[in-house]
Amino acid sequence: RRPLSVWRYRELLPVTIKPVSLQEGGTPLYHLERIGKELGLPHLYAKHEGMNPTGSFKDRGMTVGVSMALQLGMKSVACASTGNTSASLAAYAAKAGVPAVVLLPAGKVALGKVAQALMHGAKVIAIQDNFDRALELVRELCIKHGIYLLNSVNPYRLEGQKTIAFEAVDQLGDVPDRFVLPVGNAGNISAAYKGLRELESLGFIDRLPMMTGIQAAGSQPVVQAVEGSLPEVVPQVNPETVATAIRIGAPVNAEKALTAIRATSGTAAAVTDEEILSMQRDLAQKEGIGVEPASAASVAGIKKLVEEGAIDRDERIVCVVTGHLLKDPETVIKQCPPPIEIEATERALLSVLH
Ligand SMILES: Cc1ncc(COP(=O)(O)O)c(/C=C/C(=O)C(=O)O)c1O
Repeated sequence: RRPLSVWRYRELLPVTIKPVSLQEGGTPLYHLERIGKELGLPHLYAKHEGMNPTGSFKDRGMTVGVSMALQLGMKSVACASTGNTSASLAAYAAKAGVPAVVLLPAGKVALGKVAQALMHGAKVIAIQDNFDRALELVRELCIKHGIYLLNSVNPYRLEGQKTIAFEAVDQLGDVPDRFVLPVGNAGNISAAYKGLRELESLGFIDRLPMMTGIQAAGSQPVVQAVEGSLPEVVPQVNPETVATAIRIGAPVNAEKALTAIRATSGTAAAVTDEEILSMQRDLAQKEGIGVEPASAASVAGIKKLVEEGAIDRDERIVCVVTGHLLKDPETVIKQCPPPIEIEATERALLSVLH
């Protein structure tokens, strides 16, 4: 019996060389008991992708993407990123022993993620524009200089990320009725859908979950397309949200995400920054699950859909929570609490107990 991990499913992955691996995947699937009870959903689960080696689901895509870079004889790798892709690329490039360059939107990336990219040895370039512009730029430069591009426009990233669906079905012991993900560049929802399609064509499952994409109210091009029944996603020019990981106006995987949602009678919904931060706190304080803001969007989206009467209470729902709390401490606290007098400590302590 192989342990739960990305490479448990190696026969369904394109890599033929020894993979560049940091033992990614095998993340916990938690039953949300308190939040589920509050929402009237007895079968609400969260798959904690913050428990990957660099603290986000990107590691699933990078173990395959960087392995493919070596397999294809590439000598260097690059990406644009809202942070987690760059952190993951840096770590896997270090493991592989190849140089990495990452382009970040200046001032809009959580410090933990930049620390990772820097410490793992990537060349970190901050540009005076948003993620969408950084992605355009890095695509041009990779083509011009023969550097291997590892944003989720690279299909090998999605190959690795599709394993999240394999694991969730293995862990649940059945296919969920609904699979919920936060959506930024829309790679992850597309990858999960591909994995589920593969399970179906291999005969492991006989139905597909309703693919549900959640975006921030200030950055919701996919939601607009779904709600407006548009043929394609119209890029949003100035996306804004405290959930900087999903502050993306022109998702490269937009068409794949629309297919995933429409082919499964799924849906898309937007949640406000307040709803995101409130659910981030609930997950931490009611379930002991620490995630960064964007990750909480998937569960916040379910709360909103319940309030709109769009969810059957007996649905088995898997929400992907995509990144660890430690990635973005600054949205929680700007600096350590100021010291209090020694004499006041006992009173402060007792105030917690009553
Ligand atoms: C915590 C977290 N949650 C959700 C998403 C959205 O996933 P996609 O819809 O597949 O993009 C991201 C994406 C991050 C980047 O796009 C990047 O790091 O450049 C993320 O970091």
